[in-house]
Amino acid sequence: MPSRVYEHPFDEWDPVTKTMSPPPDESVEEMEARVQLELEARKVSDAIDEDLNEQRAAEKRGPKPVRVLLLGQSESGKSTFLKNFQLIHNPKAFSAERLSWRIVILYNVLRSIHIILDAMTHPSPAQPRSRGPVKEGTSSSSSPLSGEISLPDLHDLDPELLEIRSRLAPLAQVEDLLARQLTPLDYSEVGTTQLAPVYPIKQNPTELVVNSTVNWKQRFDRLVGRDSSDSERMIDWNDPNDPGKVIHTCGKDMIRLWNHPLVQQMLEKQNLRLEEMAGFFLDSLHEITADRYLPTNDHILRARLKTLGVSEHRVRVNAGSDLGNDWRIFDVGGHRSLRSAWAPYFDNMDTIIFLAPISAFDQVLAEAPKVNRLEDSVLLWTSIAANKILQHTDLILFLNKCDLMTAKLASGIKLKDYVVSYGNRPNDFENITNYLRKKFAGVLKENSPIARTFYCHYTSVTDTLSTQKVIATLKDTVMRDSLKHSTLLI
Ligand SMILES: Nc1nc2c(ncn2[C@@H]2O[C@H](COP(=O)(O)OP(=O)(O)OP(=O)(O)O)[C@@H](O)[C@H]2O)c(=O)[nH]1
Ligand SMILES: [Mg+2]
Repeated sequence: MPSRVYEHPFDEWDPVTKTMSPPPDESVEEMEARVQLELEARKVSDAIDEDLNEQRAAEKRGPKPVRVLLLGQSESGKSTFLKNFQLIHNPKAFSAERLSWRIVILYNVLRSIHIILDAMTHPSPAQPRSRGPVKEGTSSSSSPLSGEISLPDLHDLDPELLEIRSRLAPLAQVEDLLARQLTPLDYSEVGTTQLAPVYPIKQNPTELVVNSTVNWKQRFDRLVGRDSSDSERMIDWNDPNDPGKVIHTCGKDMIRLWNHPLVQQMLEKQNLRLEEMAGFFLDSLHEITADRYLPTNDHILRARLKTLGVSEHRVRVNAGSDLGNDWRIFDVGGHRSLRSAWAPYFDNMDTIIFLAPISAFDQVLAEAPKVNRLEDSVLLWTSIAANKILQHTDLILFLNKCDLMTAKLASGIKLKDYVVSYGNRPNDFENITNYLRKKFAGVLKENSPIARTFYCHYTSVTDTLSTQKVIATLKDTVMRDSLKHSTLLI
């Protein structure tokens, strides 16, 4: 059957048609094969169109889905909140992803070990906290630091550490393999988490990212040779390519390294607070390096995988009635370079949940080492509040990472050293969170094009119990507002 190319002589001037045209010397067999392929492609395309039409028709018939957009800077807890939401509303699907998260957790561990070994090899001088925003774990190794190095060259001094270090060398291959296979090819993280290589490999341990345009979980499944829709019992523990094997073998040395007094001393002197880093698991090494390790729900919630792009997640929510059962949650990447991708999703959202990690008041952005993270959250909140397209969208603020905030204040870190306007008010959780709450409320009031209600929750989204309560309140708020909007639209 001749294609449309030959029916319309003018088409040959069209560059698209020209590129799509068959080669002039195409044989009859080639032509038949091509036409067959085109027919099959058309069938697939028609089936997709049909599905989409059906979906749209179903959406028109049924109650309107609730659309929620998660916003906030990188590491604010957006994806973690989504995970917790899925755990609460669809625990089966959450469990089906356990094997995929296992790989991420193993990578998170390798990254922390890498940072320790790197700090041993290239010690950096400490930065006193009182001189302004201190470095964040992920960005610290990339920021050039000045000053005298007063540390002893630990690996030269301590033969035990030297031995441990050489026994941990095989971890390099595993880390390299995971990083190369799991980081999208077109992704470069300039100036963020690049660390100097510590092992004899060329690969830098950049953060793992999840790209919304690829099904990362399937990529992990291919790595472990399994389909994660199988239950976790289906894992092949004898698979020689399973990265857990090497990690188990190196487990004792990893634990020795992390608990070594000289290492702790060195990290403290360099002000490398690994505990504050996203994806910190070194205190759980016993469990994670155990043979046949499978992550607990808590581990999955603490796993760190940076988001790229925007992804839509459908969750069935038991809202007590048909209305509002179907939630569409949109998760975005919060890194500065990814924020321009948010705007196209502003239309047609019922609610925005904005996460501000308040414990980050003494940290800087990984991508902009001069920008305080709390300040960045306030500026971001200001621009969201002032956005005209969003003027009818409800904003719900999560002052997140309250657990880390409590721990930080208990360790003696003072807000006034970073937020001068806090002055001499008491440095306790209640006073500080009240202050921050008022600050964000004031920004909303001053910047909203039209008056809005200020909804605010103190959250620790890694904690399932407290998040469950927040979600219950959230459902009421979102449902009420969604109803209000649909009434307004009628
Ligand atoms: N302790 C504690 N950790 C948290 C909390 N919220 C998030 N985290 C951890 O912080 C890290 C970053 O969280 P994510 O949810 O990946 O952050 P995100 O906002 O999605 O970041 P991007 O994808 O880069 O935009 C993860 O390791 C989480 O487990 C919290 O309330 N408390
Ligand atoms: Mg994310």
